[in-house]
Amino acid sequence: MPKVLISDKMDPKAAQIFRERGVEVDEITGKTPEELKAIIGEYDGLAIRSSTRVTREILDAATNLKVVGRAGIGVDNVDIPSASAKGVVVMNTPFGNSITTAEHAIALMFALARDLPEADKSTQAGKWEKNRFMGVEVTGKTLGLIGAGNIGSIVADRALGLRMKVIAYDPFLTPERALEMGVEKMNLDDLLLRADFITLHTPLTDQTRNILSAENLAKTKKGVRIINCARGGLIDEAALKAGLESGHIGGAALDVFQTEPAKEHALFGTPNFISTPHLGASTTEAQVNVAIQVAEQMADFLVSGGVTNALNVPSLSAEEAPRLKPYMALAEKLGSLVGQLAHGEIARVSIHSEGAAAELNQKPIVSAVLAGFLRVHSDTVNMVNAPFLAKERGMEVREVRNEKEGDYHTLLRVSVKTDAGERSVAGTLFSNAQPRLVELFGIKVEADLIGHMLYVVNEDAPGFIGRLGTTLGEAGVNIGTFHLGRREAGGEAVLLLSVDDKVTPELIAKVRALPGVKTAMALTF
Ligand SMILES: NC(=O)C1=CN([C@@H]2O[C@H](COP(=O)(O)OP(=O)(O)OC[C@H]3O[C@@H](n4cnc5c(N)ncnc54)[C@H](O)[C@@H]3O)[C@@H](O)[C@H]2O)C=CC1
Ligand SMILES: O=C(O)C(=O)COP(=O)(O)O
Repeated sequence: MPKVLISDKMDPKAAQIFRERGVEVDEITGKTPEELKAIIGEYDGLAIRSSTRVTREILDAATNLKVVGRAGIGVDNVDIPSASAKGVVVMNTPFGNSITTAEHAIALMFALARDLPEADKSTQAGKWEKNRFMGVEVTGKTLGLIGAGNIGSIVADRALGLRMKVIAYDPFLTPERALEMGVEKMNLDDLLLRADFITLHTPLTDQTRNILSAENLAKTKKGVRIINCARGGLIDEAALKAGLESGHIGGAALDVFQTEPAKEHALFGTPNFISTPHLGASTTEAQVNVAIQVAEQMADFLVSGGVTNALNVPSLSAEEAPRLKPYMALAEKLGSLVGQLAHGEIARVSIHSEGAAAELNQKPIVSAVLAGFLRVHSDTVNMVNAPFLAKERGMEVREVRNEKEGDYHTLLRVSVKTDAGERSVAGTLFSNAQPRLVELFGIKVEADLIGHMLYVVNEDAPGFIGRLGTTLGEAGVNIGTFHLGRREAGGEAVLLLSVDDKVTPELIAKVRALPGVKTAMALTF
């Protein structure tokens, strides 16, 4: 009988469903990472919310683990590249708590507009300070949404009902969808300049981390009120405190913090600051939804192999599985690679299959490319919703087959057209099983796309590799594999290195400073 550990507080419906489906379940919450490490080896499944951090160390100790189920949306507490490397499926419940979280953002907006927590405190202290509290109306005010996905859209809908003007910054919001939502799409600088209230609804990714930096906070309208029900790392907390103290920022309400649980924090006690302890998803309705969904998905997977809402594997029928599976892994990796490297508005993604690949069902391959590609910008993408999301975002998806073999007996090529031009990557399968990159932006380079990687483009010159190796060594970074390609001798060269740990922004800055380096980026697979 498969065995699941529920390691964060979850509605009892989850355990009930596991038992009804023939899955043994233990509920042990509040463990330290060391304690979790000591017991995780017993379990086939781990059901979590945001408190449990599923790190590489935990995954290394999880020798029987097959699936991690997140009863909620954000998966930034799960090391997905390490889970993928270990063959552990990671799934979430993309919609079960979105209404509840949107409602919390609206609640915090009102709490800020009328200073409700302070007014409550003063009244219950017997002060009756009627003249101290002077609020603002939200009617007619401008709400700036950063991130207009599932939760952002619901917030927009509720805010429009409150007669607010809603403006949005989201690079993936199409003009058609903005029109449908009744919001005005704009760039971040314009939003910062115009919004009376700003609310954040993006996942935490390398692109969104610190999106409200000190510099961006300084661009906001004086008196702006800021709400964050998404993730702590999106705001520079020290700059937010300084802005509140100077009075430039009129108020801030945080449900999430850079480090959680936030039992002590520099922001506590700052004027016009309100906080809740990551309660965005905490309603009975949302918790019942996500508990039922996560238990059903995990039980399906553990008992019958069905895959739903997985973030790192494609959904698949039993007959097609054996032949298609390695192609889908290749397709996801190529999609993810171009997704991480491409910049600007994406007009078109083309998937070319050559040789043996062209004889297969292309649908799962195309979905796998799109899932890999879009996942860079959203935690909620999976094989099922990726084609729909691509369409919604106005991306043209082109599929080309050529059954004639080229240089390889089987090849997938993924090309992306942006406003900066069209670029492509290609890969093959070694021994019909192992995904392998063979070409990157016109340069022949053979590499495994696995775990944490460093991507460098440099001018091909003697001594460069030694200098790079020394820089990594000095930073204590261990190189796993090293792949090199170049256009021609002395021309542009590409380096792809797999490393044992996450590549930090500090290391990227050091690599970028090396002579001859044109680009350096961290990649994860
Ligand atoms: N406080 C809480 O308890 C909860 C927090 N959350 C957080 O809310 C986040 C959003 O959830 P959903 O709306 O369901 O996700 P979603 O994936 O539907 O929407 C995210 C949106 O952010 C956009 N985005 C991505 N990168 C961006 C960038 N650089 N700049 C601007 N926009 C960008 C995406 O295009 C997408 O439209 C989750 O990732 C999670 O971290 C979710 C549920 C509860
Ligand atoms: O679903 C999410 O992304 C959330 O942040 C909710 O977190 P929680 O399950 O309440 O710990």
